[in-house]
Amino acid sequence: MSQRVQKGSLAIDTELYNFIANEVTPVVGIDNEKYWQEFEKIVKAFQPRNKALLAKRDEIQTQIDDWHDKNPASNGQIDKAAYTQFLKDINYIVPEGDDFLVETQNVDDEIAHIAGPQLVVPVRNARYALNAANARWGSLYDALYGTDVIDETNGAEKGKGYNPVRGAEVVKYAKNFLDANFALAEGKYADVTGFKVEDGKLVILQGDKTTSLAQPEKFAGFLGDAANPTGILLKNNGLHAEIQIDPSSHVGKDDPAGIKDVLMEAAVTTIQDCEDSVAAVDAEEKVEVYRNWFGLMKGDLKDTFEKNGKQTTRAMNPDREYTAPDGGKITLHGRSVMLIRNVGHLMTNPAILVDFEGKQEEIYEGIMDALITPLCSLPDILGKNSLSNSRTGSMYIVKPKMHGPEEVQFTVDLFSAVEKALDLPENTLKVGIMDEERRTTVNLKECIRVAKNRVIFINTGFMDRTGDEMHTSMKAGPFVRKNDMKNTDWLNAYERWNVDMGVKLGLPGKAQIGKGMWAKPDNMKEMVATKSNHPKSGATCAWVPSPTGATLHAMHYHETNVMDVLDNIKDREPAKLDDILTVPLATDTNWTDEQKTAELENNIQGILGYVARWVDQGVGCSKVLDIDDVALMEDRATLRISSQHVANWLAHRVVTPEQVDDVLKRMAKMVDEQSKDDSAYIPMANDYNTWAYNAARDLIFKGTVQPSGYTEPLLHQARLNLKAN
Ligand SMILES: CC(=O)SCCNC(=O)CCNC(=O)[C@H](O)C(C)(C)COP(=O)(O)OP(=O)(O)OC[C@H]1O[C@@H](n2cnc3c(N)ncnc32)[C@H](O)[C@@H]1OP(=O)(O)O
Ligand SMILES: O=CC(=O)O
Ligand SMILES: [Mg+2]
Repeated sequence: MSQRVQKGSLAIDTELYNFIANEVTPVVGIDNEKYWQEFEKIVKAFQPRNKALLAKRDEIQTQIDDWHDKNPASNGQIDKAAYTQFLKDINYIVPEGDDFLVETQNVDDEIAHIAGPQLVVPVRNARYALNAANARWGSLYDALYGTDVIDETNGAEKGKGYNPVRGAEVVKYAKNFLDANFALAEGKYADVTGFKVEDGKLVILQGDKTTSLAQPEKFAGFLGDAANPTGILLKNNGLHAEIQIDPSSHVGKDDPAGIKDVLMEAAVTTIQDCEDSVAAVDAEEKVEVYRNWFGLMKGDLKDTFEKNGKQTTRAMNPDREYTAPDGGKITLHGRSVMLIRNVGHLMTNPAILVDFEGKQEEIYEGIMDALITPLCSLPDILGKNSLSNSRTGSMYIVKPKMHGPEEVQFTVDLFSAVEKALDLPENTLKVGIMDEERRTTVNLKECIRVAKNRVIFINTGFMDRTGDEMHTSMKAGPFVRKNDMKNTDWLNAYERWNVDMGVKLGLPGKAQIGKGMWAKPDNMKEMVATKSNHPKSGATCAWVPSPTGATLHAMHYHETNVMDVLDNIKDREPAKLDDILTVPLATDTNWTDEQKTAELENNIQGILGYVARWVDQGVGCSKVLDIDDVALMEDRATLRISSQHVANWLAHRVVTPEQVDDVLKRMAKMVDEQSKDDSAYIPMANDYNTWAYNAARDLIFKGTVQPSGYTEPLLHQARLNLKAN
């Protein structure tokens, strides 16, 4: 039983209370007693509203389930016209109002004007969170050398020490990138022997000849002496890249121009995540989340850890200073502009209890995040920190998993109440709307209208969206196989619809239009070959799972000028609601036994591998091998997809409970085997009765009755049980 401090009708876990009373309120200059009074008022006002919104979700789901029961699909087809009318009748699809433009003010350029990679990181992990904050700038040479972008063939293997053959391939690749995006008036970067700056212009030496940039305006500044610079700053499509020169370095000494690296402006923005990638089930774990965010907002977060046998302390990087071509000074932001993703409306958390009508209940975690994360942001909002995040006095909160305009309205009202409580100007707290639930997609325009003074992004979280697609239409019939989902009509229409809507409502210049995660963190060659589709489709940012991913994905924003793409999108035929409402039912369900087993194995291996680390170790995002040994990023959203998929095939008798149990047991053995080097891992196959194993099984067998198919209720309960025991 945790100790609690009573403040009015709130019973606050001591660990959380002490964190706020001792570490936060005195530093941000807020009266602690007053803070808790305001806190209580807001909980009292918003807790019942939150509950009612969740009840409405259930009510709608029941109506949709009933409709499917009464209107069975035939060969995977439903009567679309009748279905659409029904969704309108029950106000699942609300009437669309007049056109309008968003009016968000005081948005940093990184969000409003610069297209580039968006990194996501679990904020509970200080080491990773700091790395992400610093991932604004990343070494292209390291990103290429360390990943599969450069093949490990013909002597270019990674090996133990530095392999000069691989190094040469890296240099070739990077210089090709420079040739493509910062072309020389004559010749190639491979021929360059030096650089100098004369009369504010970049002079590029090639032996005894000189040349310039084909587009001289791409020269943005330099480091060191004009006659012998150590860095050349370039700029293209709003993004910088710095050619680093040091002929004494181990790479530079073999380069004719002494080039040792190309430093890329990479993660322009980063989402510090409390949601899909995080496990935080009680006060102890939520305090870790809040403390890290507070440290990031003060600019003094540090973490000490052992790496390669050495103690290392990581802190936030300073800004970067250069000499401008005209001799003036340029300061560039040294860190990614950070957004924080609060949790959605669903979960409650035992960290704070409140009395309602004589009964104590847990407060909604989303309300708690909305009250505590802005408190922790005050040093940045008020400009009282050593290293700033927003230079426009804004705080960027990404709000996940909202269902439709009413739920966005709830968020907007909550933020407004928090601003009043913290004495902040109206609309300081901006909102990023995750377009990841179907009721938000089909009502996207009305969702944005509700937040038109606060919205700073709309982002297609296609993973949760796929999970919601399945849960919403669970009763309609068996779905296509999981990997076929990405080629379905609804998904393609949803991605286009989001961009169309963003352009129509004037987001470019005020807010991001974002696209989803690259979920194969080790397959960077494939990412480099394909993720250019995001900027090409009009995304001003798209998610990457690591700083290396950000550095490599940045190349795509040099190749494509997203602002030009968005300009062209204005005139295209918009995506159709009718396509979005195409339920991804299988038209041919005659899968072979091998296909069914492969589908189950693929889903269940991911479920077990992820849930084991979540429940037993509190790790909210993991790399888990799939059955083809590809490491996949697994998080709560991918878990939602996998568990809902198996639940759907079970519900429609494509597979039997016995088959599922058999695969669960076999996969548990496999995951145990794959995890044998992890000393904190608790094996599942000894008795098939661990908290994690049972949670994984429940996610499937109770999948049809989980709210919206979410995984959090069962995950949280299992971890709380484990901690209590
Ligand atoms: C559906 C959605 O919501 S998607 C959004 C949620 N998902 C995410 O946020 C994904 C975030 N990414 C991650 O958590 C991790 O990259 C994982 C779990 C996928 C892989 O982690 P690992 O197996 O530890 O990665 P790996 O061993 O390859 O690399 C570790 C190094 O990369 C760094 N790193 C990896 N991911 C990140 C990240 N997202 N941000 C910052 N640094 C990172 C680590 O700091 C570490 O470097 P260090 O030793 O210098 O500290
Ligand atoms: O949050 C992102 C998603 O895809 O879900
Ligand atoms: Mg999500």
